Amino acid sequence: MPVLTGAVPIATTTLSAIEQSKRLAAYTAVDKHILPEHKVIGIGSGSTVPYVVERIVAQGRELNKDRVFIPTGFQSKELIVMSNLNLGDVDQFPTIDVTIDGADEVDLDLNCIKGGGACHLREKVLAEAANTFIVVADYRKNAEYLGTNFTPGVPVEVVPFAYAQVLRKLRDVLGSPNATLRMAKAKAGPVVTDNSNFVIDAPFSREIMKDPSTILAKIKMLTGVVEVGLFCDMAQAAYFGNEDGSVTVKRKVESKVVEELILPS
Ligand SMILES: O=C(CO)[C@H](O)[C@H](O)COP(=O)(O)O
Repeated sequence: MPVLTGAVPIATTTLSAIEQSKRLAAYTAVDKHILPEHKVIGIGSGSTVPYVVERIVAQGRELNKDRVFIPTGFQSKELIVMSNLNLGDVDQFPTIDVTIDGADEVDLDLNCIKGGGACHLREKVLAEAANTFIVVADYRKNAEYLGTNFTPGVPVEVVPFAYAQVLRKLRDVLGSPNATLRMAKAKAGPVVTDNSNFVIDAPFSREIMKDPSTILAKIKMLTGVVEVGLFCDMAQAAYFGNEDGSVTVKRKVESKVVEELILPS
């Protein structure tokens, strides 16, 4: 694996090691991929993405005044607005220069589980709309196979009317006996997405998760499923902040994934 120097030096603050790793990944990815010529930028969801926005804001008003930022949901919309960046929508800008988003887990081939924050429908739309889709995460998300460290399962967004039927099919037909409807934490009842749908979390065996595209296609065919939190063959690169201040970069080069380590400078 090639080893490079020059990971963004970040002052040690009171942030936990995991938060520092997220920030490192986000800052490094912004520095490499959000370039002056990029005018339409997709902003993902989760706890790593605020560091993405922080680094973009640090590029300065001059660069950002002509840019439009497209959110993947309520959280990123608020982030964009609160950061005084220009808010846009994917219907106005169906082609995005770069989308940067977090992930719940990323495998050796850059396939991802997403949807831990129930935003995966809009996240997938913005990933597909982007010329370049970049993932940022801390070291815990860097895995050989999906489902290794992220165990709740594959997030499946489903229309409420169909949830019981989809749950039954996931359990009895597709091989996820422990699939469950995601329940809200501070509200009685299920999580309701930004699109007014429910989410089912469906854990699958290692054997099934070794081939995420196949199970993605099968889940997507169930009537009532709106989107599946498996992003197969979509990311061009993933940046993982490590505990020691280095950044592991996995990127696609001619359809192969190559890995580099950027050491702190
Ligand atoms: O897919 C997502 C939300 O639906 C997030 O990107 C994913 O959950 C990662 O979040 P975090 O950056 O907090 O680890």
